[in-house]
Amino acid sequence: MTTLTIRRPDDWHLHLRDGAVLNAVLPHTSEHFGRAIVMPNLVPPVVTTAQANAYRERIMAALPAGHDFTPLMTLYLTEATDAADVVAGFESGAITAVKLYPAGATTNSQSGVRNFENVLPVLERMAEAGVPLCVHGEVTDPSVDIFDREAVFIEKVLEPLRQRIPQLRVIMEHVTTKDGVDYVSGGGDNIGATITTHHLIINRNALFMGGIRPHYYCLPIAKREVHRLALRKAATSGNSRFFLGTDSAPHVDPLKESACGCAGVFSSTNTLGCLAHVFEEENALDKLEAFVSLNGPAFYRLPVSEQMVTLRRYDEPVAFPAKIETGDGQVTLFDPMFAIHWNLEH
Ligand SMILES: NC(=O)N[C@@H](CC(=O)O)C(=O)O
Ligand SMILES: [Zn+2]
Ligand SMILES: [Zn+2]
Repeated sequence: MTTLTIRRPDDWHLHLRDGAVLNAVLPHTSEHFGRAIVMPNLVPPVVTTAQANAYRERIMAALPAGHDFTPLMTLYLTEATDAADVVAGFESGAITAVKLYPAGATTNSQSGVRNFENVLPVLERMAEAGVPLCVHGEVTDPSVDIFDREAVFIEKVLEPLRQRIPQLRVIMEHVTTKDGVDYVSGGGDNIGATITTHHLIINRNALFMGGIRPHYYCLPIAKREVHRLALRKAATSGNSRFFLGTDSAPHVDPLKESACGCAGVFSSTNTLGCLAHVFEEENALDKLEAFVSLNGPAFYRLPVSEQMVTLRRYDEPVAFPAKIETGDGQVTLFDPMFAIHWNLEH
């Protein structure tokens, strides 16, 4: 197969940042994707509908002329979140979901949830109103090994929470383990999961190939090969519970290449080419549309895109830049360590 025509993809987990970085990275998403769930972990975080509206306006102001893109806004759940604001924001269409970060789990999560009991009333209201909850599923207890934090979160936090509020619609963001895949597969209609491009491609060895490789450091951290294979199977299965969330998370190079480097992989530019490569390798190109364009809208109860796009397999590798320029410095693009032959046809 040399071309693949599919409905226009969406990205169900994206960090666009703000200011100069927003301006630089947004076109890399809006060129390829019709919509994206925009993460609220700015500094300070996006915690109210009014702040989400203001952020949406900054995103729309940064959108290149001629790009057709709809940011789907999210609120950052804190122990002080006002349920009435969440429900009104959701019902007016201003926000699409709420994001739960355990405090300290990842980039800019200091304002996240420390005591889950304190957010139960908001989560109950969200369940009644059908507001989806996006979850960064890692425990933060430093005594839990970093490679086990997702599995422990499922057992200690997520499953008990879902037992208390079974109607709550939950997306396990950037699932990285076989444990997560199995949990979501067997978890009923109210749970889905996003899978990133990079977790389909790298395992934890990538972090340490001949030396420490900060551009492969993200959270949740890449796991063993057995987990990568489980993610590949889930993504290419067509199972509607699993959909693309790139978790493209730009940090300028000095913040990555540091004694204490930030977590995050920037992949918006070459994500679709990488995914076509992965799905071709798995003999599953016929399932790519489900993963990138159909399953996400189905879970979010949104219409699928009416636009079609064509991916083409080129004989020569596609030349992607190693880095992109932003007004705040350079951001390194995810290197999948294979030649990418697929790209969106323009
Ligand atoms: N994924 C990451 O490694 N980083 C994300 C935060 C997140 O999604 O956890 C970021 O905002 O940089
Ligand atoms: Zn996260
Ligand atoms: Zn993220």
